[in-house]
Amino acid sequence: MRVDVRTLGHQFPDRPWLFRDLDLVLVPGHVYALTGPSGSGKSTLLALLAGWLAPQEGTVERHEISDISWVFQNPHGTPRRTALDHVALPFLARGAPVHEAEQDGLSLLVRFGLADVAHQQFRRLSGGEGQRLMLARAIAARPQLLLVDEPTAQLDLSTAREVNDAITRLASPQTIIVIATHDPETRDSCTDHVDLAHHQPAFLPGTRAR
Ligand SMILES: Nc1ncnc2c1ncn2[C@@H]1O[C@H](COP(=O)(O)OP(=O)(O)OP(=O)(O)O)[C@@H](O)[C@H]1O
Repeated sequence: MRVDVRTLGHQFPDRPWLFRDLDLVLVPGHVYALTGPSGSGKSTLLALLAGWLAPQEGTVERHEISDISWVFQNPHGTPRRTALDHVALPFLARGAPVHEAEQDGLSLLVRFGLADVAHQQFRRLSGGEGQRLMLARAIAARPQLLLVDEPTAQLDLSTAREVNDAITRLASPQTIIVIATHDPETRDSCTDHVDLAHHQPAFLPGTRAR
C-alpha cells in the first residue's frame, strides 16, 4: 500500500501555479503534516491525493488503495447516536458481533481520551470531543488513505491541544494519513512534514514560475 507522487504540479485555469515539482512517497504507519501559507494549495493537494481532481502536471499513483476517508474541520456525527455507536459502527459493518464491536470501539475511545463520554449523544459532545471522535471513527473504518483537513481550525487553544494529543496516537499500520494544517502543534504531533511553501513557484530554482 503506497501513494507515489511524482513531479506533481497544479494550477486552476487562468490562475498561477499553486505548486510544482512535488515528489512524495506516502506509506502506512506515518502521519504526514501538510503545511503551507493560506492559499498555497493544501486542500487542493488532498483532493489530488484522493483522485477527486486531475493534476495539471505529474502523477499521483495509489497502490492497493480502495477506501479513502476524510475528516473535515467541523465534526459531522449523528446527533442522537452515542460516541460509542459512532466507533462501533465500522466494526459492525465488517461483520463483528455487537459485543465485540462495542469492545473494540471502546478501546478506540480510550485511546482518544473519550472513555468518559462513550455513552453521551454526539450532540452533547464538545467541539474537541466531537473532532477526536471523528478521528477515532476514521481509524475504526480502517481506510487505506485518511485525509484530514484542518482538524483544529475551529477550536480554541486548549481544545486544539486535546485534538493534537489525539493526533500523536493516530498512526496506524493499515492507514496512510495526511493532515493539512496551519497549526504548528498539529505539525509537531505528526511523524512527517511536507511543506508546500518549498514547492511554490517563487521558491523553485530556474524560470518555470509564471
Ligand atoms: N475549483 C477551483 N477553481 C479555481 N480556483 C480554485 C479552486 N479551488 C481552489 N482554488 C484556489 O486555489 C488556491 C488554493 O486553494 P486551497 O484551498 O487548496 O489552499 P489552502 O492552502 O488549503 O488554503 P487555506 O489554508 O486557506 O485553507 C486558492 O487561491 C483557491 O481560491
